[in-house]
Amino acid sequence: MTVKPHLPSTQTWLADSWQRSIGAGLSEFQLPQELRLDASELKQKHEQYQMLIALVQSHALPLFNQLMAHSNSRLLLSDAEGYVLRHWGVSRYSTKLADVALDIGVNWLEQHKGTNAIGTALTAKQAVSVVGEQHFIRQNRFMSCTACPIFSPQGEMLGVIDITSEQQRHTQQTLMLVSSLAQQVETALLCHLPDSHYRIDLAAQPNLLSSGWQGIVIADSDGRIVGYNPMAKQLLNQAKVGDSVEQYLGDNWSRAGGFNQHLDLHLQTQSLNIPSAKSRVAMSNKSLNQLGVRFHDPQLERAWQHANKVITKQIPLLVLGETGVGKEQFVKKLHAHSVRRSEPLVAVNCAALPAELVESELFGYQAGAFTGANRTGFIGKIRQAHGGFLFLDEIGEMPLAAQSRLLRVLQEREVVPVGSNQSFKVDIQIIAATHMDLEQQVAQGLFRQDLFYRLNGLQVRLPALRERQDIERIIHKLHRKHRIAPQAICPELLGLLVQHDWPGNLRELDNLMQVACLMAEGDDTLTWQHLPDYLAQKLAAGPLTVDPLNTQLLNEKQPLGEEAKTGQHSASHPLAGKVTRDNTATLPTTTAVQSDSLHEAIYSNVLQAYQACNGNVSQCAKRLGISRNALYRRLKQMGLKG
Ligand SMILES: Nc1ncnc2c1ncn2[C@@H]1O[C@H](COP(=O)(O)OP(=O)(O)OP(=O)(O)O)[C@@H](O)[C@H]1O
Repeated sequence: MTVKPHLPSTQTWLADSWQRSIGAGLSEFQLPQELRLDASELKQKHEQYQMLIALVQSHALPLFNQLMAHSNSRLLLSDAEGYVLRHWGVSRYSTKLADVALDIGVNWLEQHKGTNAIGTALTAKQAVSVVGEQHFIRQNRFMSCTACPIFSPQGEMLGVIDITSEQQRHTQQTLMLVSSLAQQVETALLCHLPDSHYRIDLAAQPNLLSSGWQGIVIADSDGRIVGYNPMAKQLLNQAKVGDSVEQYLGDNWSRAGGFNQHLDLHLQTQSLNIPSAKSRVAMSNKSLNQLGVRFHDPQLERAWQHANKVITKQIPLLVLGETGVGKEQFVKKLHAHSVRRSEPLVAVNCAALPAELVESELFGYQAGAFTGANRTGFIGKIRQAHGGFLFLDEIGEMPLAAQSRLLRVLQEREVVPVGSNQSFKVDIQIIAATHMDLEQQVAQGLFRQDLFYRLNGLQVRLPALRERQDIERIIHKLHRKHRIAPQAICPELLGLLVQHDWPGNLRELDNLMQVACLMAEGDDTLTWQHLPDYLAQKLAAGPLTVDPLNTQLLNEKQPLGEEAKTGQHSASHPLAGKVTRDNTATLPTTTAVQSDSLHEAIYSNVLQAYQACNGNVSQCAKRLGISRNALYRRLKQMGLKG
């Protein structure tokens, strides 16, 4: 007999969380299977979060010990994926927590553990207390937990800090305490920003200056703002990273203490040069990278380091790489870690813009500039990006007419909206990306040479997945992301996945893992049997086995059907001829597809999906399992898009 859980009715967030727990297929009367990191995965996590753990230990643990040392409580830290990284406090209580697996390396996301403070705070992105009976799983109801997310200065959620106590009602005070612990850690992270030299505390009352609730601005040695907390943002109103502190606080801001009459604020400035500015900056660069961005491939790391050097200097950056290597994600990270992070990142998909709209989208237009124009006019993407980043994705697809006008913007840093003769100055960092060979496009007269040189301030190429030294690590990472319960990957399968050529790169691997993990639900090991047929066939047989549906597997630079004629991917398949009969016997039969039928099958599949989705490109791309960009290219080749 199924017993219907009694949904808590008083608090919406709690009722929502219980609903999610039920939706995840959990039962309140059954301890769920735990998702636990193995020793090497845990070691990697500890390395990655070394700095966060150290800052919790130095900035949150002392206050916790002071206030909670004699209670049956523990302080826990989890990462943003819900894995417990460390815990501190009474050890007797730790044994009891281990019984319900509130233990290092165990995942406490709601989907695995039902309503609980760590998982619910991560989902709600806010501080929550889950007291006794409010836990979804009955066995967890002996404890009361309060958790608060920790955000990086770039606004990324890094993890959750949590106090868990036995048989103790957590009150509003506990919630305040945990929020304050998270705030202490966030302030420490702020002080570790690269180039930080001064810390300026701001408050309306002098006694608030050291309250933990003051505004904090971090500045470099030239007095430029490198970061601030939300309270400082509120107090200084328009302040931006990169602005000079003097602009807001006058020329006396670097004195140890003072009062700004204009803003009615008390100030306290201190120098952050401990132990030595140079080594600290080097340390903080490294450590902050470890928190948010860390690459385990030398080529990618080099691209990251080089890109970061030009990103502050208004030198245009050109990001190259095959489809699905993560160019867009890379640009998002660059923005999030740049001095322009509090300004917009405006992305323009040049492949998706109809030729006749490119100019008005980019440059904007005046009211009534053309038939169908919005009555109020449009500011345009370039001016929207003022102060921040303009990301021109798929730049190789931009029509020639728009290329000329873009060139003018890049040269003069001015925009003239369509139908207007007024020009507007813009301050933008331009980043363009493409999977195409732009030099070849230039040689063929499809891309303006002068624009190419303008965009090509610095070129970075992101490696294809098959070239990456960390491919095995990525396979494990994506398996961890999608697996539903603890599960290993069969070593033979892992070996084959590592050697596969991955023409769709990270996107293809991510999609594959998602599907394979669903197929493998309930199994201890991910094996061949869980792979979609097209991949199992490719891995087993190599040559000329392409699933027509998986159009992204085709070489994007060739017209449809070309690679089937040349056998380009498969001829170089590392596994060709290496698979034994025993292996192939367990696999679906291989279908060698002739180029003509392949050609037709692709056309027909794309067309069918496009029609079924009523021409909705996003839905259709999702249905086909390919990117929107890849679909746009296909539709263009098929004459279905301009
Ligand atoms: N660092 C990463 N780790 C895991 N998966 C990633 C990573 N970066 C990207 N991906 C996966 O790859 C997909 C494609 O990423 P992204 O859109 O950045 O690639 P792209 O190179 O811009 O592709 P395209 O050229 O087709 O526009 C993402 O949606 C995600 O599933």
